[in-house]
Amino acid sequence: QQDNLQRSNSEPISYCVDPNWMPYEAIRDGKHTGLSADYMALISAQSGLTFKLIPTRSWQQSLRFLEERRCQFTPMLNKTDKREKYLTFSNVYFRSPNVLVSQREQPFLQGFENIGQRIVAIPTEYRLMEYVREYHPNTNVLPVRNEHEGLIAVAEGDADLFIGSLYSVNAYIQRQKLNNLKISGWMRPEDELRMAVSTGSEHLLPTINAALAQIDEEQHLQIFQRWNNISVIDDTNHELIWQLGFAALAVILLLTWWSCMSYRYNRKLSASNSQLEQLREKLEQTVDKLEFLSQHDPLTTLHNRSFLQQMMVRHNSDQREHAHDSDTSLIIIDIDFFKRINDTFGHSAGDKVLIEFAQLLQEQTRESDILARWGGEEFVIVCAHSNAADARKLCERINNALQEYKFSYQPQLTCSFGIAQVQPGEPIESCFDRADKALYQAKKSGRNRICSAEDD
Ligand SMILES: Nc1nc2c(ncn2[C@@H]2O[C@H](COP(=O)(O)OP(=O)(O)OP(=O)(O)O)[C@@H](O)[C@H]2O)c(=O)[nH]1
Repeated sequence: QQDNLQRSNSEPISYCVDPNWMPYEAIRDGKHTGLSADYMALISAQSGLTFKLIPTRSWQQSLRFLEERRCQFTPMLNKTDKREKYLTFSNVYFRSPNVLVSQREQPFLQGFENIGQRIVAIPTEYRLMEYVREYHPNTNVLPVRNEHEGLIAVAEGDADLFIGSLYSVNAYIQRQKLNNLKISGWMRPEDELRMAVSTGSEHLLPTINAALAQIDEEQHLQIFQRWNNISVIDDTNHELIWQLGFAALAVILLLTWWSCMSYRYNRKLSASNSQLEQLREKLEQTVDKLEFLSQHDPLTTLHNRSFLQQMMVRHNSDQREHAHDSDTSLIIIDIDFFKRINDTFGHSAGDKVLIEFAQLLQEQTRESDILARWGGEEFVIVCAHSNAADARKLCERINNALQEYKFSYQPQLTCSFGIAQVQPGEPIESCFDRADKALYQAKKSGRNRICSAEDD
């Protein structure tokens, strides 16, 4: 055995690794790297053993090379019955949990027992394949060539689950940016990783075990920390956060836009409202004006002929309803020789005199009297609660005032008056005709006088 050891010390020991199983081991640019490379460096330093890498394309090829003794040694693998036929294993020097990997939507799985009919991707020639075949033979297994292929199968939905070693699975997920995958459960058995020598090289094992035994806790920790990548697995659904962020931003923008629009709309609305209010006021004023114009003479502002006629209609119906109504008398007043004023001083001078005359009449009549301009220089007074004698008194009062009044252009004016009292049951138009006749009488008999239809 000592000879053998010496021989092995002088000749490098050929070895194979899994070329693609980071962080445990891999071949990168033709060189062995990963956890197992660090452990082999320690073994070499402590035992004096030297190693020579035989590069392979896959773990399957590495196992075949070991079986065919083209490799004497492999630094990191699990012990299985099948492998024991051509390999002798060292003591366990590294333990690592196995995990179930699924898409993010999958629920958390308590263990392998809960996977049900889900399709599970497992690399062939991995110890896990032997384990599942033996202990869970009814599992829907999708054999894949390596961890990478298995994880892609889950990411693309060809398999529901993948079983693999925590550290390597984590490394793949990060490196390949398989962000829709998550670790969804733990899986027994955990990996118990050992070194192994192929048949014919068993003599190396005591030296290897002795060297492994000398690796202290701190060295284990250093190697583990160097290759550990666990902290990076991030369960945060960034896509969802971005989506929620954009949705929130959209809502904020929408609300801002909405409040801007409401503010603008409200301003427009209040501007429109005040415009509308102004229009309404103008309209009311116009309606009032129109109403006033429809019932008043624009020159003298006394009631006009139309108003008087409406009043007459109302008076007739009132009288029908209230037969024993009190007395009403009509007075028609006509300015004497008014034409002369127009002819002498012009039409606007005549207008001014008409305005002054209307003012005088207003001053002499009572609130209950209705004073109207019938047309031209002719005026009508409807005297409520007045008989012909009362009406005459009013005419005399007006006459007296006329004598006192100094008109523009022609200081002195005279008028002729026609009076008639509404007889019981008499339509007011008929009374108006009688008053008109009385006026005609006054004109005919020389003007500047009061004639009453009731005197006849
Ligand atoms: N300035 C002015 N003149 C008016 C208005 N309406 C009618 N007249 C004038 O009044 C005059 C009335 O003339 P006449 O009917 O002959 O009556 P008069 O001159 O007063 O004579 P007698 O009534 O017979 O005393 C006419 O010249 C009309 O043109 C008015 O609104 N303004």
